[in-house]
Amino acid sequence: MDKIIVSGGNRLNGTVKVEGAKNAVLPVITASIMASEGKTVLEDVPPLADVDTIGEVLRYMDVDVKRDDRTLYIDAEQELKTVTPFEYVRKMRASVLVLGPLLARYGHAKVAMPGGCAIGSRPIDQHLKGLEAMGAKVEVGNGYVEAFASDRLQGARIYLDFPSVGATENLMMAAALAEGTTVMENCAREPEIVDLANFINKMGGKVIGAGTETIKIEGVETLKGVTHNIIPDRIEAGTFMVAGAITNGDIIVEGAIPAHLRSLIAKMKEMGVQIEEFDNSVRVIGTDLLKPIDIKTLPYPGFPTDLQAQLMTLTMRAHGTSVISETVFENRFMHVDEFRRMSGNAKIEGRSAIVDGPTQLQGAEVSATDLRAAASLILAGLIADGHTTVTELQHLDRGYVEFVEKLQGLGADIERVNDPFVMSEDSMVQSN
Ligand SMILES: CC(=O)N[C@H]1[C@@H](OP(=O)(O)OP(=O)(O)OC[C@H]2O[C@@H](n3ccc(=O)[nH]c3=O)[C@H](O)[C@@H]2O)O[C@H](CO)[C@@H](O)[C@@H]1O
Ligand SMILES: C=C(OP(=O)(O)O)C(=O)O
Repeated sequence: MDKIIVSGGNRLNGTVKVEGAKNAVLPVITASIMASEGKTVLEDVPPLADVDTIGEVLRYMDVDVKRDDRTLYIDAEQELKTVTPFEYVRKMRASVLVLGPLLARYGHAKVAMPGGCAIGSRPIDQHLKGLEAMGAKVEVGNGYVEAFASDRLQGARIYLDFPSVGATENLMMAAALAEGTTVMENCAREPEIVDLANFINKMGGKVIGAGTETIKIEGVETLKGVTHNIIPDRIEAGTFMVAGAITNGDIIVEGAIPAHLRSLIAKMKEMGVQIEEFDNSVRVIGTDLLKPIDIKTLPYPGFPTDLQAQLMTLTMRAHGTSVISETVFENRFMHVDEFRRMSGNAKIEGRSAIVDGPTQLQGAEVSATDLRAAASLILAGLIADGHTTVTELQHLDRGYVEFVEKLQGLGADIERVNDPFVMSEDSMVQSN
């Protein structure tokens, strides 16, 4: 297996470019299977392990999927299988996003039930509740969720108990081909939801209000393949912004849309980091004197849980006590124990992590427990004394393209090597 070795101490400098957003491209790819005529062409597709996995899911269902660098060609005009087995959902829970599109197009879908993962239990009850409201009959058993609609799905009024990103996406897709109008309330408002709605509308759909808490979808009879550019990845952008700040560097993150990063920019400025905003990029200038902060993760536009671990590394350099509360996932603090192996002064109290800074981190052997934990351990390695070795890189590869090369381009002392003696802890179990 591969491992990453980081030697701390270099200040980062220069420009780094972000990719298309993982969390936007995955639902857009699953929406493309609703195109019963015409081919879909997606541009700015990040070449990530998760994109390969969703491609395998679609191929299993007889969709024709080809990738040429950052362009993805999808042809779903032919009859498709309406089943996806456990091996795909095991690798990536976003596979469950084929449920809405398949049910809407064929009146049937059978998808392996996603289990829990390192960050929490992650049920899909809100997805299923919405599909039932649209007239689907849903059965859960033997590790699968199977949904039937004897006729077309029917537009409905749906109130989500929590603004779930995945449920908003699955139900928006299902409603796009349903008969009549669907009104969804308490929807997720993430930029990736807006990107999906724009894509569906280009396909011939009628979605209004994406990006607000009420989305209205007027169902249409068919959708067609179109060309679409994926929005930039705000989480990758935010990760590099922290990399610039933590090393007391001066970097430009190209492709960062400041409007998508309001909560991170506000928190970093509160800590004393200088941030200059441009239309399509941000400049981050570090400081020696970071102030502590309190953070609470929340659905967008609140502070994203997907940046919690990365910003926590920055608080370890702050002068004072920071309190970081995680309200979205019940178990998203597994990186804290790894930080402690690096002499980080952090502890968990209930749903909060308390970080006492500043600490001089020490290089150590650490293991990534999930995607963003992987990134945060590498960030910690950038400022630790000596060498930090990070393993379990299959998590990192789900969401970051050429992370090591991009950090090298900014001046970090980092390399990725193959070590035949490193065995993956979870190569045999669910990896997301
Ligand atoms: C591929 C993708 O876009 N992944 C993102 C998406 O995940 P995902 O779509 O899985 O996240 P959700 O917004 O659905 O989940 C948020 C919370 O709601 C709970 N919940 C969700 C659905 C449901 O039916 N019942 C329920 O209880 C979950 O367990 C979790 O505690 O949004 C998360 C929250 O911003 C991000 O961390 C993930 O990076
Ligand atoms: C939790 C994440 O992704 P997923 O929902 O795909 O597991 C993430 O991107 O940080």
